[in-house]
Amino acid sequence: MIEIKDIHVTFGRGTPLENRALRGLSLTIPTSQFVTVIGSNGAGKSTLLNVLSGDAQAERGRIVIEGVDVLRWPTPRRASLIARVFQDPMAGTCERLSIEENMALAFARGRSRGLGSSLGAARRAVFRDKLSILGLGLENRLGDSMGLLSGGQRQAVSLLMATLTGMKILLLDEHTAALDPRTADFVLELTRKIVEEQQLTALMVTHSMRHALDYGTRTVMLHEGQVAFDLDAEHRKGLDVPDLLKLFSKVRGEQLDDDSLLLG
Ligand SMILES: Nc1ncnc2c1ncn2[C@@H]1O[C@H](COP(=O)(O)OP(=O)(O)OP(=O)(O)O)[C@@H](O)[C@H]1O
Repeated sequence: MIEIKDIHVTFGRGTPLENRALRGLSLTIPTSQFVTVIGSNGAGKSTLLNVLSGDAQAERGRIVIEGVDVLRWPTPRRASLIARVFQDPMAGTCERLSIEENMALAFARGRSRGLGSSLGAARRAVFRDKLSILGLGLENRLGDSMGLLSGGQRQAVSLLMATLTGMKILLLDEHTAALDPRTADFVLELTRKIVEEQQLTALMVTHSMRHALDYGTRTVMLHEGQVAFDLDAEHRKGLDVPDLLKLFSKVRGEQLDDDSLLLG
């Protein structure tokens, strides 16, 4: 269970650019729930993920994971609990290292061992096994440098790497936004599979209303640093994109008739 209680994050406090990105946001996410997060630009979606991972500092509030308050834990300590995949396929991997070396680094994350001790025949077999799940033939390209892969291949490997060592929380920050629609669908289905199989607690930020409704079992909309609405499985059932757009418009106080408007 993740309990986010009355979290406040302000950037540039006391400066002309002061920005109250999160304004007393509270959200409780039961273990193994897959939540999609929507909201306009600047609503606070990435900041919510950042404050969970420790990349943004909260000045007030509590973040409790499985009963432990982790708010003052530094990012590396939280990395033993929380995995993350970013929008930019280049962000989660090192292009100059091989697929195997990248996976070895991910394997060592949150552990005290370095890269060297992570390589070896047994581990290589595990990596091959994991990569074969993707169906992209990457299990036969362990020595290829990451930079040779397409954005979609890279994002699929990033997802595998993020979930390699049993972290129980997965944060996805528009992780398919930079991919073409077909590749995005592939990575989203892979996401669904991994979340279900590993029973992860997942938060997926998306600008796509369709994806917000099609994935996970709950959709939360942020607006001006707070939860504007929160649709559980029961309330989400039967809702279509126009219904969600109506709810969205109501919160923003303006008419929206096209999913793409949300990107602007
Ligand atoms: N490191 C930072 N320094 C200063 N301001 C920031 C920083 N990170 C975010 N902000 C500001 O905080 C607000 C919330 O940003 P955030 O990135 O969380 O929004 P978002 O909902 O993810 O938006 P988008 O959909 O555009 O990515 C925005 O006004 C943004 O400009």
